[in-house]
Amino acid sequence: MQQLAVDLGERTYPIYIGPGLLAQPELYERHRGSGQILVVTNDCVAPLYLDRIVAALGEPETLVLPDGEAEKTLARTEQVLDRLLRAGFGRDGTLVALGGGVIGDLAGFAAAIYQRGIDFIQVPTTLLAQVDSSVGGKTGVNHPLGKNMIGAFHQPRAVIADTDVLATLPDRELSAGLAEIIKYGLIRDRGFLEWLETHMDGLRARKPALLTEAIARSCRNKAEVVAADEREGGVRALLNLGHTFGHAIEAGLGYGEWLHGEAVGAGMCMAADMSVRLGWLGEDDRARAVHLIERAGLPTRPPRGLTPEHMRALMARDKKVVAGQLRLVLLRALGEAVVTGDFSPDTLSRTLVGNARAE
Ligand SMILES: NC(=O)c1ccc[n+]([C@@H]2O[C@H](COP(=O)([O-])OP(=O)(O)OC[C@H]3O[C@@H](n4cnc5c(N)ncnc54)[C@H](O)[C@@H]3O)[C@@H](O)[C@H]2O)c1
Ligand SMILES: O=C(O)C(=O)C[C@@H](O)[C@H](O)[C@H](O)COP(=O)(O)O
Ligand SMILES: [Zn+2]
Repeated sequence: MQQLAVDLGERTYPIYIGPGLLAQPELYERHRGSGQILVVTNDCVAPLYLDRIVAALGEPETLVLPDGEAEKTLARTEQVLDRLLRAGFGRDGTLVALGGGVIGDLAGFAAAIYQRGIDFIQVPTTLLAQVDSSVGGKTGVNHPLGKNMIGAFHQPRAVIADTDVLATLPDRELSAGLAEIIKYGLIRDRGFLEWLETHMDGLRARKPALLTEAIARSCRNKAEVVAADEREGGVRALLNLGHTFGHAIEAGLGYGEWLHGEAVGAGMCMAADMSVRLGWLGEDDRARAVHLIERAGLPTRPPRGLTPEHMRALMARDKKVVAGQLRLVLLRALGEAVVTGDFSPDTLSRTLVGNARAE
């Protein structure tokens, strides 16, 4: 087992990574509150893993929600809150999120607002959740008009990433996780980017040692950024590379048609393209980034049917907008990103039009 930490003073918490962790009672025992436990999961993950976690936790309450990004809503959050209330949970209760990023974000948000905040433990079961969403305390849900528009910062007490569960993950979901992994290389870790170029085929073949190394290196990157800027006053915004484009794709398609990681893959290609248009990134480096994203099995352009005008309107609601000005994460070099509003509307338009697929 590997153990890392997200260093946040009194709220510092561990990330455990390794095989078989889901079923280890002592990990939960170490980090749970003294009261009741509710495990929140979905109807895809429950038949696969709920019994193991129930056995490890004794007799927790369980709640199985419907699967899917379209279910990451306030209404489903209310369902979790109802359950906590009806079961008589107090502030000493603990919520355990068993699933991918959708369950982690939603259950984490319920934990953030129930009685103004109770403890929660992240048990991420997708590659994406193990490398990104379970770490850092961004919790929340979608709104039809924008991605993750309702939420709170609320850090988990621990992250328990059992690498065995990746065996049942569909290939498409594995690729989605690779998008966020590549992101760390592009924004701040060129050595990792080169390692990914060497090992992409082995990662897609799910070689266990490679997956574990990719998860640990990703979590280390994320933990460092979060420790430096927990509430996204500055450097944390770099974790949004490709996301302003990507979130517009997800919202524009009505959530769920494209996976978050797929939208981020295409979005990172668009960010690289715009960086070239601004003269900040060399064409060779852009092509190198796009090639790696393609090798990960991800789209490199937005979907048909989303016009540049529609994308632009959705992007205008991004949470990084300040005083009406859109800011984007762009690349100065491979391994070096900046958040900037220093571009003309025309450059953005040309990027959107240049990347649009013919109908
Ligand atoms: N909070 C953050 O910092 C953060 C970071 C990145 C992404 N996100 C959010 O995370 C979400 C995407 O997460 P995701 O990619 O994990 O999607 P997801 O939660 O929808 O999971 C993907 C699919 O895999 C299934 N699944 C989960 N574990 C499985 C397993 N072990 N075997 C087989 N199937 C399994 C799920 O039921 C689902 O159908 C988005 O809503 C995104 O906005 C949040
Ligand atoms: O942790 C962060 O910070 C991130 O931005 C990680 C992203 O991968 C993630 O998709 C996050 O949910 C995006 O947050 P948002 O604030 O842009 O909605
Ligand atoms: Zn993301």
